[in-house]
Parts: sequence; C-alpha cells; structure tokens
Amino acid sequence: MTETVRGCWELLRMSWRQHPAKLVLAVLLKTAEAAALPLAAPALGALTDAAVARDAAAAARAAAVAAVLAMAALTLGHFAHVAYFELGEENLLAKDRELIELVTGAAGLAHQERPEYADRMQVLRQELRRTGSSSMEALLSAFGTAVAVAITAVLLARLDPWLLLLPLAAVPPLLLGRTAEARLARAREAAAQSGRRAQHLFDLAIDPEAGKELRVGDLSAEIRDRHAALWRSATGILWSAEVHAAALRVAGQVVFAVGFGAATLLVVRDAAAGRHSVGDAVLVIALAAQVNQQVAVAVSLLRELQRVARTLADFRWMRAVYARQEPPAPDAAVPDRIRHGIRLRDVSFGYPWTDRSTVDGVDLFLPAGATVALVGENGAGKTTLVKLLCRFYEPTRGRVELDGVDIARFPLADWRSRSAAAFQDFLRPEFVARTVVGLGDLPLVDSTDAVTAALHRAGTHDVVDQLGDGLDTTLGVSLPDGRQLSGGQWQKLALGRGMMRAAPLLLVLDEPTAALDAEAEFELFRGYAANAARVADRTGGITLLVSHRFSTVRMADLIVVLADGRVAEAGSHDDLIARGGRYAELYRLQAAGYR
Ligand SMILES: Nc1ncnc2c1ncn2[C@@H]1O[C@H](COP(=O)(O)OP(=O)(O)OP(=O)(O)O)[C@@H](O)[C@H]1O
Repeated sequence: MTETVRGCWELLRMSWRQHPAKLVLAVLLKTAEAAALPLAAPALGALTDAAVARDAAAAARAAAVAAVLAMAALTLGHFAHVAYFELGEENLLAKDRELIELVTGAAGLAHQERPEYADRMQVLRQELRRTGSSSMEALLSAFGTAVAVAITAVLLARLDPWLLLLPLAAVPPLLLGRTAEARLARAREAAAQSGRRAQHLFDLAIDPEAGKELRVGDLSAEIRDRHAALWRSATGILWSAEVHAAALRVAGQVVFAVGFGAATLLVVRDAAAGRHSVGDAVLVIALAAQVNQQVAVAVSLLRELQRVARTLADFRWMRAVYARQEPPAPDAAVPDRIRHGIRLRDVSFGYPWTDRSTVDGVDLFLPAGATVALVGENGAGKTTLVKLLCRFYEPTRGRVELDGVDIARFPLADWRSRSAAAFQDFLRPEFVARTVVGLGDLPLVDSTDAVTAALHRAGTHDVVDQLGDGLDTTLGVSLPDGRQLSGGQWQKLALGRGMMRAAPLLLVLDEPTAALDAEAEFELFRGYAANAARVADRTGGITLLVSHRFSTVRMADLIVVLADGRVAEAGSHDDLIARGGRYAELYRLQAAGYR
C-alpha cells in the first residue's frame, strides 16, 4: 500500500508542477461529479415521501434537485477530462524524457547490457503509457470515490448506525483485489523474459534487413514456431495468474453482496414497522446500490493505481541503477596533447553479471601518435578493451593511464569530447544527412563545412553524391520523404560521423568498415593513417583499429594480438612475422586465401 500511496503522491506532485490551476479545477470537477450521485439519493427519498404525502410542490422541487444532480453526475466528468487530459500527457512526456535521460545519460553501458535490466525495461516500456492521462483519471476518480463513500456513509449513519457496517463490507474486496494485483505483477515480471524474446523474434521476422537471410535459410517456420512457443509460455504464466486473480476478486464481491442484502432487509423491516418513512427505504436502497458500485470502482481504481505505482517504482529502480554508475569525482584535467602515450597497467575486467574475466592482466603501451591495431579471434576481448578505453566500463583491476594519469580521474564528459569512435553496430538516426553525420560533434551538428570535412577525412564523401539532395536528403523509412540507404551507405555516413572531431586524443575504429570490401577498407585506413600522422603532430592522438583484415592491420605502427583476454603478442608487422608466432600464422593463412 505504501508504494501505491507513494505513486499517487508522485503523480500529484508531477501534475502540480505542470499546471497547478488545471489540477485544482480537475479535482473540483471530479469531486462534484462523484458527490452528485450519493446526494441524489436523499432527493429521491424526499421525492418519494412528497409523493406519498401528495405534496406536488415539494415533489417537484425534489425531482428538480435530483435531475440537476443526475445531470452533474453525467456531465462534469467530461469537463474534468479536458482539464486532466493535458496534465496526463505532460506527465507522460516528462517520464519519456526521464527514461531517455536515464538510459542514455548513464556514464557506462552496464545497465543496458545486463539481462536483469532488459527484463525491467520490457515491463517499463509496456506500462509507461499508464503514467499518462489514464493514470490521472484513475487518481482523480479514486479521490472522487473516496468523497462519494464519505457522503454515503454520513447519509446511512443518520438513518441507522448499523448501516455504517455496509462500507465495511467493502474492505474484503479491496484487500483481495490488492492480493490479486500483486499476483498479477509477479506474473508479468515472470513472463517478461519470454515476452521480450518473443518480441525479438517478431521484430526479426518483420525486419527488412533480416528478410534475405530468413528466406535463404528457410527460417520462417522455425521463427514462427519459436515465437509461438515463447508467446505461449508467457501467456500461460499470465493466464494462470489472471484466473487466480479473478477468483480472489469474485470472493471479495460475494462478501459485499451479503452485506448489501442484510442492509436492505434491515431498512425495509424498519419501514414496515413504521420506524422509517418509505422515502428512507428508497434512500437506503439507492445508496446501497451505489456502495456496491463504489466498491467495484474502488477495486478497479486501486488495481490501476497499483500498476501506475509499480511503473513509478521501476523508474526509481532505474534511477538507483543510474546513480550507482556515477563516475568518481574527477581531479585531473584532460591534457591538450598526449606526450608519451596510453599505458594499460595490469588491466582486468569481467562483466559484473558474469563470473569470468574477459580482459585478464593486460599490460600494454600505446605510444603517442601511433596507429595501433587490435587483432584476435572472435570473443578474444577486443571490443571489451575498447569499451574500457572509452570508459563505458571501469576496469575491475589495474588502470589505464594517459601520460601517467589514470583516465578515471578525468571528467568523463571531457574525456569523451576528446575521443572519437566508429563502431560496427552504428546508429541509423532518421534525420537529414547533414545531421546524421554532424551528430558526431554536437556543437557543429549543422555545419556543412564541418560535415563535408569529416566525410573527406573519412574518405566517404562520395556517398553524398548518391543522395538526391546531397546533405539535405532526409534519410530513413519512417518519414514520408525519407530515403532508405544500403548498409554500406549508412556505414559510410557513420564513418563520417566518427571523424567529426578533427583532433581527438583517441580515435577508435572498431570494425567500422565491416560492410565494405577489403580493398575499400585498406584504402580508407591508409587515409586515416595519413590523417592520424598529421593530427599526431599536433595532439599525439592515438588511432586504435579493430579489424580482422590483416591487409589493413599490417599498416599499423603497433599490432596487438589478443587471445582469451590476454596480450599474446605485440609489435610491428615485420617484428611479428619475424617472430613466427600466432600473428604470423594468421597472416599467412589470410594471405594464402587471397592468392
Ligand atoms: N555485454 C556482455 N555481457 C557478458 N559478456 C559479454 C558481453 N559482451 C561481450 N561479452 C563476452 O566477452 C567476451 C569478449 O567479447 P568481445 O566482444 O570483447 O570480443 P571481440 O574480441 O571483440 O570479438 P569479435 O571479434 O567477435 O567482435 C566474449 O566471450 C563475450 O561473450
């Protein structure tokens, strides 16, 4: 219950911050709407008594009051909706923005890569819409229902204090409803993983990029079967919870129905004995029917508010995960240039949710101005090492030092602003081409000169000539005039984006040319090496290339061979060939493949 109250309070505070006057107006209108029905019951009682006494004037007055109240009950809710709808949408926007900030604003990637996070995210994405206008409706209706229950209780108590027990009969349905919702929430969490995996298969099935491979592999039926199995597993969990929850709710309603029957009997008996008027009996029957309605509404509102509260609690969980990732307070400034180099001292790292080291005791020196190639078999730990250099994660042991200063001591934003990167799994943001490239250096996002220069540095300027409107071409399929690009074209723009920062201290190229052929990669990298040499004079910047293509790799000043998270060999191409170790073997194998 504390979580629900906390959630309601948070919703109210959010809405108050958006628009206090609209919130007050909505509360007043919803309260008046809710109070109108119970207040109509005494009017009906008075109407009955006046009719029995044949007092036409009093009967007309009572009928007019009852009609006005009925009108209020029917119409005020619509006016209230106008007031709270906008509040709800504003709340939803605020939560959307907060979620984007939480997910993208965290210093590292840990929260996005851990499986536990993915499950919570799935639930949160599904439930987020509940923090919009429907949650405001639930909150205000709950308040209105509380007012209606209070008025009903007072009216009943005036007739016979025993009738006050009637609202008490509403307690079991409420408690059982709460248990039912907790059961459903547990089931939603238990089903999230299967649901997420089923969703992944569905997305895969309708993804145009996946279409080719699915057809060639004749994978359609397989995907459908697996999707259906996962979906059934998720639905099975949810269905059994729904049955259980429905049984609990029905049991609660039965308790109330018994109370209703007893109250009606009590007043009808007193009216028959002449202790109450006929109007009083009508009043009680009208109110008792409303209490039944109020309880049903309260239970479903409680259910809705519990779901909203749970969503807001998930947000708090996210915030806590985010807070845990805050980098340590910086106490050193990023230098303008690298004088000596970057040294990895006994660096080890394991993903926090696994029990093995992915990078294990790496000692390495990357000299200022060098182009360094990282090679190794799949899963050797190359990308993980890149993540440590970009500070997406901090090492679990050892340090990465720049000219003797631990890079963890630099303000993270400054370190990132002096790094540049292009990855194999690059962004495909659907904007105009200039922005798609310009995002690589936000202050210059709309600068045609900077974007053109970056594409030239990347050696991919030719892609602009293939776009109808050059840098003004809108890209992507979700926009009506958007142009769809090939994988290679997107990748060329991504390379340009990676080159937007003209003089970074660290340029990371993590298989950014995988969609291009070996010759194109060779040419591009030769351009980067020449550019890096020019930049190196000014900043001592280091270029780090991850590639499986040895024809490119051989150009690097330093080649580092990783195996099982350790440095197996390091040296220049000639050194490593002369040594006749792992690199020489792999190089010969690939070279033989090209002959
Ligand atoms: N987010 C993650 N969570 C858990 N384990 C991970 C994660 N990312 C990578 N790993 C594991 O760490 C190891 C190294 O992965 P990494 O991506 O660094 O290899 P790589 O050398 O870049 O491989 P590739 O050449 O295939 O890109 C692998 O065993 C991989 O399964």
